[in-house]
Amino acid sequence: MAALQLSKAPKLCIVSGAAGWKEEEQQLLWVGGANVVYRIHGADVPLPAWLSGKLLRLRKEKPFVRPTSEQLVSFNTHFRPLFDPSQTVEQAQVHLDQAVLAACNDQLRKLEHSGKRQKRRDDHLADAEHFGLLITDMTPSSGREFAIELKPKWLLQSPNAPVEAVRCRTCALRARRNAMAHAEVEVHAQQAVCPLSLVEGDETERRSAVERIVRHRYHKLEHNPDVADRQFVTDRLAEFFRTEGLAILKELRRHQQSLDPDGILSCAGEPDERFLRAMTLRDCTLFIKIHLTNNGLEARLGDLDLKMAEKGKVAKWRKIERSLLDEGWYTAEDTGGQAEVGCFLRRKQDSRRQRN
Ligand SMILES: O=P(O)(O)O[C@@H]1[C@@H](OP(=O)(O)O)[C@H](OP(=O)(O)O)[C@H](O)[C@H](OP(=O)(O)O)[C@H]1OP(=O)(O)O
Ligand SMILES: Nc1ncnc2c1ncn2[C@@H]1O[C@H](COP(=O)(O)OP(=O)(O)OP(=O)(O)O)[C@@H](O)[C@H]1O
Repeated sequence: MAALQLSKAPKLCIVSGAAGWKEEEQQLLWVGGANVVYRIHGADVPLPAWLSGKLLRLRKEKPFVRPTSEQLVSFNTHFRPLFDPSQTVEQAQVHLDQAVLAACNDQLRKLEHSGKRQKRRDDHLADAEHFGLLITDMTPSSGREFAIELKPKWLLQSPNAPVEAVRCRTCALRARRNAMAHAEVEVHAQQAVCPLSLVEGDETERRSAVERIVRHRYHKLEHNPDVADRQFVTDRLAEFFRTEGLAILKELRRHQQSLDPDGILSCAGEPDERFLRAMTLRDCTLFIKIHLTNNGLEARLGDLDLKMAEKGKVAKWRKIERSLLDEGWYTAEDTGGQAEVGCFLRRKQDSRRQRN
């Protein structure tokens, strides 16, 4: 992930109810569609314990972004109880001085005027917001840490897919998008890891998925990474997906299944909150931080912001599922029923056929 380096960050003043607070320097890390994420740096003094290892996430002024305290309640109600606390990006609310928001908005504006931020020109933080979220910092804290973000996506087949499917939901949608995007096919294929490989595959299957993830991650790095480090990362990640990582994915899969056992096409009206939770869990991020010298690894699920049914989302989900079915993407009609070997479903069927 690219960190925007700002030579002059505005001073940030966070007022914590209990501890009281003083001025700190902050650095813009990411401007997303819904939030802006900041790194917090101590100006002259080291950061206090409650701020160290944390990022600050501030919400934008958008009709589809909920107030911060609602976001926190939603996380605590819908997602925090599903996993061990060590497995999710923690969220804690901090009170913000209005001067903080003003300074941050000022910084965003300056960034736009400098031409460094072309996208989302009119976006700004919500002025009426009094809170921000402190979240576990999953970015590498030193040159000896290596970070990977991956989206596990659909860890089991869509409940609406036909029994004769040779592509899983994620691979079917990817195949459709690749076919639509023609020129981008190779890029998509490079990034493609079938989610089922990690959660259902044997050792060899998982290893090759891990190699693909690492290859893609290294491909995106600007510097030339050490070959030994790359080997280390691959081995450590493979071990992770054999142990704790596999446990996290299985838990995620279990919730995806129980929260939406029937699929969007079996639901006539508006889907309930359980379905929205399932869709959130099908789009969350697994942040992984690997220490290159002491074998340490920290992994947490993030982006657990409950999806909203507004903005035509439900219609979009229905439409996607319908087109995957009707246009034959699950059954690979585009390739005469022979899905590319990338999808674990296809490989599973091939080996079953060979055994019989
Ligand atoms: O439709 P999908 O499965 O590709 O997922 C979308 C994501 O695409 P990707 O993970 O890159 O394939 C997509 O990710 P990107 O923006 O492509 O990074 C969003 O997360 C989108 O959710 P929302 O509309 O922002 O709430 C995601 O949309 P939904 O989860 O709401 O369908
Ligand atoms: N806890 C974290 N540790 C490290 N990086 C993070 C963390 N949370 C978010 N990020 C980075 O910041 C980006 C944006 O964060 P977030 O998903 O909260 O914002 P968003 O506005 O919802 O993003 P989007 O543009 O996907 O809508 C993430 O994609 C990730 O790269």
